[in-house]
Amino acid sequence: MTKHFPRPEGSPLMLDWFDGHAVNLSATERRATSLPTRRTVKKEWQAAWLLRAITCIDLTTLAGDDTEGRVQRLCAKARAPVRADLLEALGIEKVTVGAVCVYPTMVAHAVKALEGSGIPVASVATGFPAGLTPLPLRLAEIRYAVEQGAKEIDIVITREHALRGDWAALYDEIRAMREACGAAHMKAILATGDLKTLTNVYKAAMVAMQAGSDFIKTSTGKEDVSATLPVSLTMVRALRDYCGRTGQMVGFKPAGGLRTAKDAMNWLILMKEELGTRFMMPDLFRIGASSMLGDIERQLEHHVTGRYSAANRHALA
Ligand SMILES: O=C[C@H](O)COP(=O)(O)O
Repeated sequence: MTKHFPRPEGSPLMLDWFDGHAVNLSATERRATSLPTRRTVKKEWQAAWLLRAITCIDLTTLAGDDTEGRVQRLCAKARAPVRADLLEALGIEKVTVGAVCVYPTMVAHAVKALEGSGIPVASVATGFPAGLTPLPLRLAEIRYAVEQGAKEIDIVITREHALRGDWAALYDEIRAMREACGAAHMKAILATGDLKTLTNVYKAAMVAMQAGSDFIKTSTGKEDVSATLPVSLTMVRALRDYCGRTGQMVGFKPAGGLRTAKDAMNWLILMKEELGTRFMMPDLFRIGASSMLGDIERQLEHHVTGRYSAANRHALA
């Protein structure tokens, strides 16, 4: 990976990138609240948007009682996230999720269950979710997950670095994690619910990108507050600013508490409005979710049934 920006010797980091930067909370909240209402997706495009959302889902299980059997069932769902009859009615041959996301000791089970599917396995690492184990152990955990076959690593940051404003320490930590990931893609979880202010969120996002993250991700799903639209708006604006200054496109992954088809639509709208359609593709956008697929499938069913009813009514008229 060459896209990180080395911290110049003796320099605290490219702090001028955000020095004096403060996120206006009420403006961000106003803009975030208006997002879902300012743009509506036409009915005939809704199924296409939902199918796109499926391709962007990191289908996740991160529970203390995870077993090989649960991971196998999750992987079966990842291969076939929508019922065959619905897909046929929608005129789609195949759709799969973006990735399956598990704990490091479950990676080998997931790799086996997904063999031949082309679906990558993502692993959380670095003492997920708190990230408070010693750095050498956190780096070893990354290397273990990669050896097990993970192609994507979701790391967690030391929140204290951000809370103390020690951005150089945060940069150095994430750089070390980036090195440990090797060829695997790295998603940096900022745990935004712990960062107290949107300004901290913006700065942590900038530092994570400078340190070579392929994605920035909102939450572990274990904080009191997970992905919200204001936090996501702040992060995608950081992405936009970063891209403007460097030409580098970094991905975005909201995660935690996203359960409904409406959530999927809202976050896709956010990406389209702020960054454009290129950022609605799975290589630049993922939704971390353990239980969103059920509602998306229900909405697709409504769509198909509705279309059929209209056709039936027309036939009987
Ligand atoms: O990274 C993904 C999250 O842990 C999933 O959170 P969730 O279980 O609230 O969907």
